[in-house]
Amino acid sequence: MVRKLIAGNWKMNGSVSFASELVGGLLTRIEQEDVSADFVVCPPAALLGSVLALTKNTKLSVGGQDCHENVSGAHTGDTSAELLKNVGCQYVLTGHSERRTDHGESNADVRAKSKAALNAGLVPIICIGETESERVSGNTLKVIEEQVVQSLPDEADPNQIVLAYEPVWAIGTGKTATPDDVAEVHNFIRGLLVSRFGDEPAQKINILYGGSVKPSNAAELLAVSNVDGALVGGASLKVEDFWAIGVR
Ligand SMILES: O=C[C@H](O)COP(=O)(O)O
Repeated sequence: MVRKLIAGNWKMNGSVSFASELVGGLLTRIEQEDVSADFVVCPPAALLGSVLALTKNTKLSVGGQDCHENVSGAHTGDTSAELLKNVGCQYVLTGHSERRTDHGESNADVRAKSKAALNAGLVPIICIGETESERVSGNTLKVIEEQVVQSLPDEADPNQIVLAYEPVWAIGTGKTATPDDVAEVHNFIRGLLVSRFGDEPAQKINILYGGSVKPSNAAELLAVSNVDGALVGGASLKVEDFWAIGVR
């Protein structure tokens, strides 16, 4: 079993003072407690400098929320994985459903971005998950298989990738998948990874669950087989809630 990873995706929220307060609160707790999980925060790009300055030489890792597939060039408004690495990030989210929806990102785009992350020395947290209509029509596992097969780059190294299963209908809605639903999909994903990488390497890959994770449901979700952590949105914006999700 791998060490659990608790990732906080701030999405398009926060400010310099918010970052200082939230990161300060997390660092105080990380320094005082014997923590059994790793924590990473993914602030919006404009706050990366502030957060990286606050977390330098600490146990709190930082990730970007997206990266461009190219190393550099004429791509106004985008950020390369190389630059994220250069400023001190260790992780980057790729293929979050909000990127897939808001920016039309396909599995092929996610694959290219994840490849760029790996080439830059970042760990991509590759997000997958079915929509409500895909679940209702019984296509959840088919969609998950397509996303895993098509979003993972050929270069994927089992020591350097994280997967995050986020049912789209559970994101920011307060609805959570049942432990049985989560177990079914996470076991299925593990099976796909075993087929691809072999049993031992595949067991080293953290598979996170995301979608309305909060302190009241975290223990139950994190106890599910093959759930190796959480990708947290709303609840990662409050120190006490984010901390309570990862520390028990
Ligand atoms: O990246 C995080 C997920 O989209 C989950 O967001 P949420 O915890 O607000 O549902």
